Amino acid sequence: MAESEKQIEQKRVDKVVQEISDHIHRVATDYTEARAEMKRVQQNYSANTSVNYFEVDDRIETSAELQQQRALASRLIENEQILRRQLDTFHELEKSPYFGRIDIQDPGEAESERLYIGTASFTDEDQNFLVYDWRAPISSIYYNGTLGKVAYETPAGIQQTDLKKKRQFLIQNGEITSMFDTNETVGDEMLQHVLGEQNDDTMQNIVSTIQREQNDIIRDTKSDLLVVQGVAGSGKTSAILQRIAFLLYHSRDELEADQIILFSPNRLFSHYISDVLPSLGERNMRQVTLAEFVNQRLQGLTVESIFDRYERANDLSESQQQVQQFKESEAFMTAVHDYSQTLTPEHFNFTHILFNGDIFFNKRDIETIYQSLPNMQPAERFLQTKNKLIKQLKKRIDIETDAQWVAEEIDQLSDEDYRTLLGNKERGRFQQVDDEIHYIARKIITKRLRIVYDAIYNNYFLDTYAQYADFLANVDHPEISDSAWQAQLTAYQKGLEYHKTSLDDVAPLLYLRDILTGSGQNRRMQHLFVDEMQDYSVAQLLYFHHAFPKAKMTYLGDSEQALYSDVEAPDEILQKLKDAFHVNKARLIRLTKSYRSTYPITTFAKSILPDGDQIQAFNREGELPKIVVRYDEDEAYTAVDQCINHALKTNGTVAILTKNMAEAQAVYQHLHRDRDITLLKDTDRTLPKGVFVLPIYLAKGLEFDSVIAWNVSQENFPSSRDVGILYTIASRAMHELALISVGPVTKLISENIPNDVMRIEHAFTN
Ligand SMILES: Nc1ncnc2c1ncn2[C@@H]1O[C@H](COP(=O)(O)OP(=O)(O)OP(=O)(O)O)[C@@H](O)[C@H]1O
Repeated sequence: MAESEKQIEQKRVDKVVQEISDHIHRVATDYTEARAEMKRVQQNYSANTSVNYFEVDDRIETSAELQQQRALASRLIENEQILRRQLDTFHELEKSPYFGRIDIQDPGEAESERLYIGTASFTDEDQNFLVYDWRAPISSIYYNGTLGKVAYETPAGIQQTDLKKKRQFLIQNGEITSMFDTNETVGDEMLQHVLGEQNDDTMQNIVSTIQREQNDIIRDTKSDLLVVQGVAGSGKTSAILQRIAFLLYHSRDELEADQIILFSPNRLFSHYISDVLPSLGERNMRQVTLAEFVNQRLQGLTVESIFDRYERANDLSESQQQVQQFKESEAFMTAVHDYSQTLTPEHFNFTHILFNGDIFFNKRDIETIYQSLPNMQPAERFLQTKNKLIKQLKKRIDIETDAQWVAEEIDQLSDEDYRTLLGNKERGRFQQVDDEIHYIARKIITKRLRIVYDAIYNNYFLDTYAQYADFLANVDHPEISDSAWQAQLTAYQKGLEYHKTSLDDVAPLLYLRDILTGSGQNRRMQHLFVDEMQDYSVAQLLYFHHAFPKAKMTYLGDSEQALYSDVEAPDEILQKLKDAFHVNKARLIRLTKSYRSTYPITTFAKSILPDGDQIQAFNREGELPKIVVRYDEDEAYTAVDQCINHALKTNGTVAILTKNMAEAQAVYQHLHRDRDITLLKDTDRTLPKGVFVLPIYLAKGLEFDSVIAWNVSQENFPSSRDVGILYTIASRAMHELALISVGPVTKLISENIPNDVMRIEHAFTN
């Protein structure tokens, strides 16, 4: 491109940067003032809260004033936060104000218009757009359109225009480092540049190079269920994070970041993606792992983690696997639903409510209450039972006010405690002294019986675990023998004795509890995202849908990376979910191009898969993956050590990936004395720099500059069920991949991968 063109563009960049700097200056002044004002209000507030209240009138006045100050403080805090976020955004813009330019000519216009696109909008003093936000309707042309006639969606309907030019920029610290004109959606040159860079601790936003299919995912606002099936490294996670940023922009008035929830595969991942939204000027959505979600809902019970389950998968007998599959199916959740609808009162597992070890409400009486109510939905009937119990509790509180122990307790109250119990009521203003005493007595008893109230409120008078056991004992279990079914029931009950439960019982158990008690649903959540969906059972996904009934769903996954189950075809998955959720607008988007790895690594990884041909490798150069075969374990560790040395010459992060935790520990034990290496566990939240070792299930969704796969021998990867694991390991590597085998290499490699896509350091002997 002519140098003068670049100079012209650089001049514009300089001008815009200058305007942004001036603006930052102004906002910074506002920010300093906002902070000062907030400090003033806060000081005032704390001075007032330390006032000694001796006179009741003072107290009332002060509390009104305090409330006003509190409201003012929270407004000021919000204002300060907005200014803080604006400052952060403008500082980013100052370094790199935009990444794209489109020249468009609207119908009937004599001249074309030039628009620049960046991570946020920026206008000059006269409200002219110097930079358009990448999420603005007009910006979609940049991602979707090739030159010529194009259409784009606006709130007012579809608009037509003529796209005359599309230009991409790489601007760093206010300097254009490269610039290309392109007719493609977003040209490869820019992608080459960003993908060739070294891995950061956290994921980067991809707004400057979003691809057309990714853009479809990001800008979809119509689907109730959007399923994205994308090959490893195709940008699924990236796309959903930009999608969240897009939705927050698109529905700014109705949607808050905390109304979006994302299920992520592990804690390392949660941290890994945590910078993307803030880098786009948005707050993070809620993030949760399956373990965190279920543990929060089943407090007091230790739920087997998905990782524990993976670790013991090989120990399961065929009939245990059948049981597991049945419990994870839609049919099983339907059976739970049917059971809950036909359950008669005498089959409810009500339980006593105890107080100080004695029965306070007898389960027979609770059953009688339930029995006495007209037939209606279980949740409604349960709620009415609850209300009746609370009424009875109140009556009991009234009766108890005359008890001797209460009178004694009142006598022993200090003046201060007495006043605290009176609260807002004014001493001496009761009609009679007895009324005041009665009031205090009620307060004391209510406090004492709080535990009973909580038990009612939290539905503790239904033993949901026993109820679920009753369901298990009665449900039809076609294709599973009675003895196998009985064995699982015994195992469930035994687990309960130790306060433990297996993962496959969790979704049906919670579902049953929620239907019977009318609890567990969050209607505020507007969007539900599940990454690595292939690692969740249909039963779990159904439970999420039940738990967040108003949320639109976006599920992403790669059926080939199934670690915990068999591979399923994307269309089948969509159909299955569509049927299960009863949604109208369901859409499947496939991503087949892989961006993460070099061309040789993707070519190697896709050859592992039976239908890997559909994967397109991004054309980025790199070394061929290396297979190192050693027949002795010690020699294999030495080989790992050599591979690490080689990798560290050019790479910042080197991950040794193993099949399970035991192998990760063994590798760590052998290497940690002589080199700086970290063993990662499921409790870890951040990735260190340098060399680390971890089982593959903790590396889900992550990527590393260099990957060393530990022990890809036939013994360790014997069957076609291991394909998903091997593929997931290989596809974590961005720039370099080595695979170590102790003994003959798995046939998944030796029989499927052509010799010219890898380097072998030892001849195969199998
Ligand atoms: N359009 C893009 N522009 C720049 N980088 C991209 C783009 N799409 C994907 N990438 C990069 O490719 C890598 C893989 O992306 P991401 O992790 O989102 O893929 P994924 O499909 O979720 O992968 P996996 O299923 O293997 O975990 C990341 O480094 C991401 O930044």
